[in-house]
Amino acid sequence: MAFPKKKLQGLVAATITPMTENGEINFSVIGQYVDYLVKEQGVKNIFVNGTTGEGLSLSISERRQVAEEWVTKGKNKLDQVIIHVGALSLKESQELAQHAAEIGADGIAVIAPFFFKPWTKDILINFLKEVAAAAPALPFYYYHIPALTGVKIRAEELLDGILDKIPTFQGLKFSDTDLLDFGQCVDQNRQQQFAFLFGVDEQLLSALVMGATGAVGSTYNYLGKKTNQMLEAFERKDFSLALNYQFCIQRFINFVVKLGFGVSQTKAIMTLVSGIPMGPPRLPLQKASREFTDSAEAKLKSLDFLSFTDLKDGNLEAGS
Ligand SMILES: CC(=O)N[C@H](C=O)[C@@H](O)[C@H](O)[C@H](O)CO
Ligand SMILES: CC(=O)C(=O)O
Repeated sequence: MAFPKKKLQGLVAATITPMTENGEINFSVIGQYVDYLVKEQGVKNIFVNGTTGEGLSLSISERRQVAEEWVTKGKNKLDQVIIHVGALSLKESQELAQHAAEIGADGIAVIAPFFFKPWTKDILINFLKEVAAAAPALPFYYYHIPALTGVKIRAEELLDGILDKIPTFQGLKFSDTDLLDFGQCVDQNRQQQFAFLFGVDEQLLSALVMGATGAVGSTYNYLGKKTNQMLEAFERKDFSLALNYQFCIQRFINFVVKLGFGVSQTKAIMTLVSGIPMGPPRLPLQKASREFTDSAEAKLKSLDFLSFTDLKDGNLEAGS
């Protein structure tokens, strides 16, 4: 087993799970969705069955089918397909990890169990290790999202010595705003080839400065192209242009956050921007309101996010 396999880099879209109006998974649009991400957004990596994909609201059988469909439709089109296999039941998590390996996924990610919670780093590591061991040939990513799991063990602490316990550990998906913790993850692991994937889209530029090697997020489904321009500007060391892009993205996210922004709203926005029906979310989430969608649409238009093809750099300077 050669690690690292191929390093996960750049933008990773946290995929939505498309559903029909009856609440069943709408597998029929996944092929189209892959093409949209690659061709319209320039995004070639995906993170399946995570927060945005309502992974924890799907049955195990649905999670297997969704994972399989993305891997199948992404073949020869996507660079990497990472499957989130976290679950409250270690057994289920292991089953999903093994399944991800069988279908040829490129990696697995796991959140901390959040009902019975691990209270120490060692307990969390032991849980993650058991899952990782079920897919010994797959790169393993820890998905740190303390606001949703309630598990606040610092990522920096978790990473300390992690390869001794989890030899397949390949990176961190960091969905938190604590840039001290994130920066120390990078700083203390410079000798490793880990991927440091940031998960707060509106703050990505700050994380790039701290050493993020990529980003996983919901907005890359429809703001991937814009965010890629920010990454390119950063790469060229044109920081003022990169900041313009980040501010432009922030104007949109700030606007929707004030209206109430979550997975339901992401589904509505993606339907609007891509034209691919994402359907309603599953309970306990509630469908986004018509008022939300109308306001989001007006904002997207005013920021010129709805017509990527004739996007002009000059628009970035325009206020909101
Ligand atoms: C909690 C959550 O869903 N976070 C997403 C991924 O980590 C982000 O992509 C956010 O949706 C985004 O940063 C907007 O706040
Ligand atoms: C945003 C993200 O990474 C997720 O949906 O899991």
